[in-house]
Amino acid sequence: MLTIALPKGRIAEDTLEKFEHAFNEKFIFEDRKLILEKSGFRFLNVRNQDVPTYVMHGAADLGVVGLDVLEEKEYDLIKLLDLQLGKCKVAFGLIKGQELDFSKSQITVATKHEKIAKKYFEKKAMAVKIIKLYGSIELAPLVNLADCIVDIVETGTTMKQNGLEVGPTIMESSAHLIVNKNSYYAKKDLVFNLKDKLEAVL
Ligand SMILES: Nc1ncnc2c1ncn2[C@@H]1O[C@H](COP(=O)(O)OP(=O)(O)OP(=O)(O)O)[C@@H](O)[C@H]1O
Ligand SMILES: O=P(O)(O)OC[C@H]1O[C@H](OP(=O)(O)OP(=O)(O)O)[C@H](O)[C@@H]1O
Repeated sequence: MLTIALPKGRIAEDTLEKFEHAFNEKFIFEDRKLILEKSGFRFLNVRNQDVPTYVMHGAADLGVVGLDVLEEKEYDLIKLLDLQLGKCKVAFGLIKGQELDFSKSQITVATKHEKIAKKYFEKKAMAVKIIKLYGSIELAPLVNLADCIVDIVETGTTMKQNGLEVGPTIMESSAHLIVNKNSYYAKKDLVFNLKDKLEAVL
């Protein structure tokens, strides 16, 4: 049996569709249930940011999560397979017409991706004040909460509709199948069988 933590929402749905193609079985969470057990798999329905935590602590063997979240958590987990879903980038958002002013003594950045933003500025040896937000990040520069934002960009529509421009990209992201080191070795056959089956339907 393999236990797999899935992030509630679109990535979980798209992942279960891949499982359906790979194993010729339908995998659907019933109503408000958080566990789905079928055909040798136990899927857990968890919050996006909690996926690496379940996998790191061994409550799940595997998980599906965006590289952006993995980078934020800094856990030592193995990236097994790029599922090629949830493709996006983590980039700056700036008020239209403005540029990142690297000569400023300190830049205030609003973001959900605190560590990614911090590392970016550390590399440039620049002082940064991070304001941690949990959603609607694009709002922050519009109401002077921050000079700019670091957020997920897919089509760029959210930024555009809120008078922001997409600035420099910090990293590209897509959903990956991840596994903890213990399960990787202890359940190697099951893990690799799953990897091969999923790879065949990507
Ligand atoms: N517009 C988008 N297009 C493509 N991928 C996206 C988009 N927004 C987010 N993602 C990817 O999907 C993942 C989940 O995004 P989602 O917005 O559902 O989570 P969240 O709200 O950050 O999570 P949580 O529920 O833990 O707060 C992100 O970490 C990112 O990798
Ligand atoms: O470039 P786009 O295609 O417009 O997509 C980017 C938007 O998608 C995500 O938001 P989400 O819907 O997850 O909302 P939240 O982060 O504000 O909760 C992200 O935080 C951006 O706001």
